[in-house]
Amino acid sequence: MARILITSALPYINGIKHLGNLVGSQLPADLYARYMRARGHEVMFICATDEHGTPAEIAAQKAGKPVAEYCAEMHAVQADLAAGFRLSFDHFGRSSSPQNHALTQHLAGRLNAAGLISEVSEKQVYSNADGRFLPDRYIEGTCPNCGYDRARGDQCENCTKQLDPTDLIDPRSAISGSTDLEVRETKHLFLRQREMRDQLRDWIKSKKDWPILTTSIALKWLDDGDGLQDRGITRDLDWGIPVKDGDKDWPGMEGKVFYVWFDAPIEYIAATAEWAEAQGKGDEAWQRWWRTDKGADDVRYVEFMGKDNVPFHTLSFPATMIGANFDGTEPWKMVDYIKSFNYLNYDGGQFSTSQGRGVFMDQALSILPADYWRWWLLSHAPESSDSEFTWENFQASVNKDLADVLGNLVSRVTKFCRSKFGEQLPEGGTYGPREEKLIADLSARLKAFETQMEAMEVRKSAAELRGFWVLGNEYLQEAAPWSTFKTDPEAAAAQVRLALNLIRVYAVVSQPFIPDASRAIMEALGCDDWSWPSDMGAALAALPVGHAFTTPEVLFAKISDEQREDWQNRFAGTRA
Ligand SMILES: Nc1ncnc2c1ncn2[C@@H]1O[C@H](COP(=O)(O)OP(=O)(O)OP(=O)(O)O)[C@@H](O)[C@H]1O
Ligand SMILES: [Zn+2]
Repeated sequence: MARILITSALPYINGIKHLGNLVGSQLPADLYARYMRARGHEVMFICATDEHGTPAEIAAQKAGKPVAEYCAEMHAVQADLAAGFRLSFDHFGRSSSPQNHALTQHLAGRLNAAGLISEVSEKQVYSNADGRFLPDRYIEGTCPNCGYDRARGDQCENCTKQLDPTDLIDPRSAISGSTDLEVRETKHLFLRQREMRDQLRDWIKSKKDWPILTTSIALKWLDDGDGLQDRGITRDLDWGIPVKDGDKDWPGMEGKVFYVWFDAPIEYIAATAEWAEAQGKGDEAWQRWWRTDKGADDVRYVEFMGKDNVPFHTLSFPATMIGANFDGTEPWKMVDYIKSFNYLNYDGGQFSTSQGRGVFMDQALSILPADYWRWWLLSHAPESSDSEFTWENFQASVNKDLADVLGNLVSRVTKFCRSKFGEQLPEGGTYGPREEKLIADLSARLKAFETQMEAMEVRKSAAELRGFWVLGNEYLQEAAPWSTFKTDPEAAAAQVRLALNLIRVYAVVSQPFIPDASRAIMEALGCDDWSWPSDMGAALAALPVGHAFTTPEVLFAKISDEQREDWQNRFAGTRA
């Protein structure tokens, strides 16, 4: 049994996530966590809301709520939707937790002791009317690159250019609209990442098995142009983790907070500490996942994220972890594998939270159960390139794979058995060459599926699983127990017995993709044996003669053209 630590990129707090966010991080992480648990491994699956930074403050302001209250509410909303999609986190934490405050301050202190923090005087825009500095999105103005007149201090949404607040032409406060602004000096802390370039490069180059998407982004940031730059880790904001040097005050940093990119990945660790507390366990419970001197040396740590998160996870967060161990007394568990994703696009454009474009998690669950979405999203995950959600493709894939292949098999077998033998596994007959061939084919397919799952090849895993289902359909088509029954009822009984057992095997193996359908199948079969079918012959005899079952309801309803058109229209515009 291995120990596997899995983290999903943290969903930002300022709104409900869209299907792109879901398939780019949390959902494939859940698939992997479920699979590894099903194979008997010890899994710790961690996610949390990312709650700091200016977008959270601005969203709270729009909602007319104090930011702490807004974040608490949105965390509950996101937790609820995660449960709706059956995301099986061991803990869904909050980056604003006391644990993350303490750990972020502690790690900053360690980095300072290592000489890896510098103090830099910066010019920042100060609003006299608002009585505060205006970082990032708190300032708007005209983009110097494209002339768009609502560019934000961190980025122009129109041309996507990254900006500094001082770049904007005709700047104004996004809070009050005031143009009574001035540039003032303010001091900030920077993480001296440049210092660590060689160490980071050696570490990344040692990861021979990482996806090209991951290493290419990392090396680009590391070496392109002037190479990796030091990064500011503090901001003049109220909401966030107060800047401290461990548990001591940091002279000159009063009233400042750590910047969101610094504290967000640390929350992976802090969320595990939140988990330990919620379980009534001590520090050793989370440390055995995160400290190689405290039991984590045999942990395999895998991170899941969309491509825009790769730089932080390959450079900044590792720099924090390596730097904090400068004297060898705090060996933190480093990531072993980073599974990154390209983007899922929506019907000819991009998903966008700020523009409300696409299908969002709450809307998706309001029209169809989680399994339908899970199946489509995973089987079309944007791995080697961006992929696109279209309603036509969604309808075709659900109807073909889920309804026609898996759903139809379950329905035909159970109904046929009920009509000819009653709702129990029939006795009589023996397996012949056709059944032996089926068992061999299933074993081979299962091996192929396992190989793809272990490699985290999400689309290929889905394709193998579908192929595994198809084998059952083909068998049933050829064996045709409904014809066999007319001449040789005993042989038909053996075929049906095999097929009912095969349905159980399908439930077990499909569970990481479609957990609700799997549970429905198991309940109908009156079975709670979820053991992995490593010995296919034995697995296909798990349900004995005489075992009772109930014929399940329709597992997957087909999506009609009318439904598809209705949804297509409903979700064509932007969300209010
Ligand atoms: N269209 C997309 N397809 C796949 N993954 C995505 C997509 N958009 C964002 N992600 C990923 O979703 C995860 C959660 O992201 P986060 O909550 O920070 O939203 P975001 O990146 O700001 O996206 P948006 O701006 O659309 O809200 C990240 O790992 C991010 O890389
Ligand atoms: Zn622009």
